[in-house]
Amino acid sequence: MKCLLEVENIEKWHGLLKTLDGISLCLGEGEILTLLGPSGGGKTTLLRILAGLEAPDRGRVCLDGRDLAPVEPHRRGVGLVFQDAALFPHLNVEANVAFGLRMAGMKKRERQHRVFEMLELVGLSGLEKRRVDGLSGGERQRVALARSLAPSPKLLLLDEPLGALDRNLRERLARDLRTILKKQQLTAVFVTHDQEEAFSLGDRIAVLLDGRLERMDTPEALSAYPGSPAVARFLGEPNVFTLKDLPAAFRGLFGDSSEETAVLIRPEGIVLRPLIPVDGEAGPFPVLASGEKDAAFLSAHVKERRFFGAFFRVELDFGGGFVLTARLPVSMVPPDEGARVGVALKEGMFFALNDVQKDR
Ligand SMILES: Nc1ncnc2c1ncn2[C@@H]1O[C@H](COP(=O)(O)OP(=O)(O)OP(=O)(O)O)[C@@H](O)[C@H]1O
Repeated sequence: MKCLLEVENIEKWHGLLKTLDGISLCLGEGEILTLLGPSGGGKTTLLRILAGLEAPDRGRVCLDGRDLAPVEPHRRGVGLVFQDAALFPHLNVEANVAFGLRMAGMKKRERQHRVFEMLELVGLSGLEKRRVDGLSGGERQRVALARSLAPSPKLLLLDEPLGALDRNLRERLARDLRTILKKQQLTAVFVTHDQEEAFSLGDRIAVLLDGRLERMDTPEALSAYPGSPAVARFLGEPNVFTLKDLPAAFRGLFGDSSEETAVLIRPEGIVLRPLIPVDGEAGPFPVLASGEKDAAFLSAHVKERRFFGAFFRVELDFGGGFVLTARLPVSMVPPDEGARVGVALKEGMFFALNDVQKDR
């Protein structure tokens, strides 16, 4: 793939803190990358470096084959959208959107045409003369987006642009945003700490943890295989263990992996089965549905059971300090807390984690 945006081995220090550590990535034309990571992971710093608002201590950023280091921020062909729309409060919608075009010396008639086109694109036709301080949060972000898109940037950078909006509006704007970016075939980097947003918006997702690019892949690939234990935990996987911490019956499922191998068990891959007495003792029910591993059939206590509306979350205590978190569909009402149950794992829902080759 030809890189429109190429980031090569970026390092950034803030005092004694290494904020970015060897970041390299390549974005193809028209690709949307979401930068996902916890607070303090370095997302904003990387975006600011791409925009030219901060200089890296090492490494370089190229756009369309050109090293951006000597290029001033406003000449980079890069558009920016921030969390607070940062509109000019004394100007109306039209003048806000036209701002960059006027600076670039575009003629009035052409400018007006472009502003109308952009407002139509973001769904704000008819609001040209409105004062921006009378707009809702969502409308303000649409104006900010139109303003950034108007000068036809090669690259659009968005830093948590939906962060200040309520959940419903946020989801709708995220969907619209993807449609708009795709319509314009724009290359974009979108910073968020919201997983759903990152997965629904990005063609690829880059996970930034402690200044390192831990993983970069498509949403589907990242979800199917998080790669490292750190990424799996960040994505909210509750059952990440070292093989030696598992009960022997589970350990056998991972073949001859080393004791130190990190493993993941999907909460939705855990099945509860009734226990029936065998020879006067409580033993596992012997018949399993196809696709369930009998080698991993153990019994556990229901330690905690919580209903979340769309599913049950059940903590299963196997003794010896080993606890698994299961996620059960509402159709499978789990036993009460304190009850003893049989536990099986579905095929394909547990695997070893390794640091995968980072796909850049
Ligand atoms: N100008 C600065 N001076 C000192 N430290 C800084 C500066 N800018 C960033 N940092 C530090 O660098 C680290 C990464 O910050 P950054 O804002 O890039 O993270 P982030 O992933 O965007 O976080 P958030 O989601 O909270 O915005 C943090 O520890 C932050 O305190």
